[in-house]
Amino acid sequence: MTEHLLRAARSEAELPQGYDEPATPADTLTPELELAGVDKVYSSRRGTTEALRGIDLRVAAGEFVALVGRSGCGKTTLLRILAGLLPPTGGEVRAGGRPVWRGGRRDEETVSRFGLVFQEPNLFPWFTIEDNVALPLKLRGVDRATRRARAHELCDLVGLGGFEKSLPRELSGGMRQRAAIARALSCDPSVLLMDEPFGALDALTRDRMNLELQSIASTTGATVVFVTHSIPEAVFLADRVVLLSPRPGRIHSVVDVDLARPRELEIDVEPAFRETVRALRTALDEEA
Ligand SMILES: Nc1ncnc2c1ncn2[C@@H]1O[C@H](COP(=O)(O)OP(=O)(O)OP(=O)(O)O)[C@@H](O)[C@H]1O
Repeated sequence: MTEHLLRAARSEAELPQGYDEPATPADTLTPELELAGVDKVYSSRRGTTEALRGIDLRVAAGEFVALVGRSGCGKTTLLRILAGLLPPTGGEVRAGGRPVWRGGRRDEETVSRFGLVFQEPNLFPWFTIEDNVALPLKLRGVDRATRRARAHELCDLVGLGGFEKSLPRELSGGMRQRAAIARALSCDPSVLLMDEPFGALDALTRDRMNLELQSIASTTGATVVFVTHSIPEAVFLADRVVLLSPRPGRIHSVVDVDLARPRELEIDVEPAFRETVRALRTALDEEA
């Protein structure tokens, strides 16, 4: 079974020439996100580091894709390139069919459709939760009453209703991360890019956040790319899990997660869940 899953999951790049891969949703629809032959080499006075090589990936609108792989394999680099925070040294990155990068400069209109969430919530400590959540709207010149209404709506969505006037230091780590998610959603992004957003949370809070993120993704219909070190978390959340191999990061395999939604936490005892986790762990071990 493990072997069967992995065989089905080999990335396009690894298939022999002329092999006719069955169409998947991401192949048949216009992709929301597309990486074609993306390379990244970091250069400094001390030398160069090849972080990514020849990344080809398509993510369909509304799809939830998790990126996993060993520490240092290039997950953050890939996400930052997608987000328009870091230019690739080769290849093409498109969102909604438009290039994210044009000659080393990012396309502001394209990246304005993205919401970003990192491991640290990065809230302004002297702003209330409401003001933090509404900050991107303020920067876009949205009037105060509209900002306030939107912040309240988003606080409700992420389970922070009633905490709008609190300061970040008055909230728990999980609540602060919810505020960061609400802020990322404030401009109605079509794409959410998340780098280990729950990595600093305790296990119980992380479980709860996973349930909430699943529901947020379904309510908003956003396309999500989610970086995590946790294979069970990736399998719980994602429609597809992309496994990167170590430096330089390349796509080792792409595993479809064939589990019905909404998923409950207890899904982790189901054979299909366990088999997918095991297949990914085996693949990760092969790569080490
Ligand atoms: N600014 C930089 N300059 C030089 N090398 C870098 C820079 N940022 C990352 N790297 C290198 O690129 C490689 C990929 O790093 P990256 O942070 O993308 O990996 P990662 O998979 O996200 O790691 P982790 O899981 O530990 O967060 C690593 O070898 C790292 O040392």
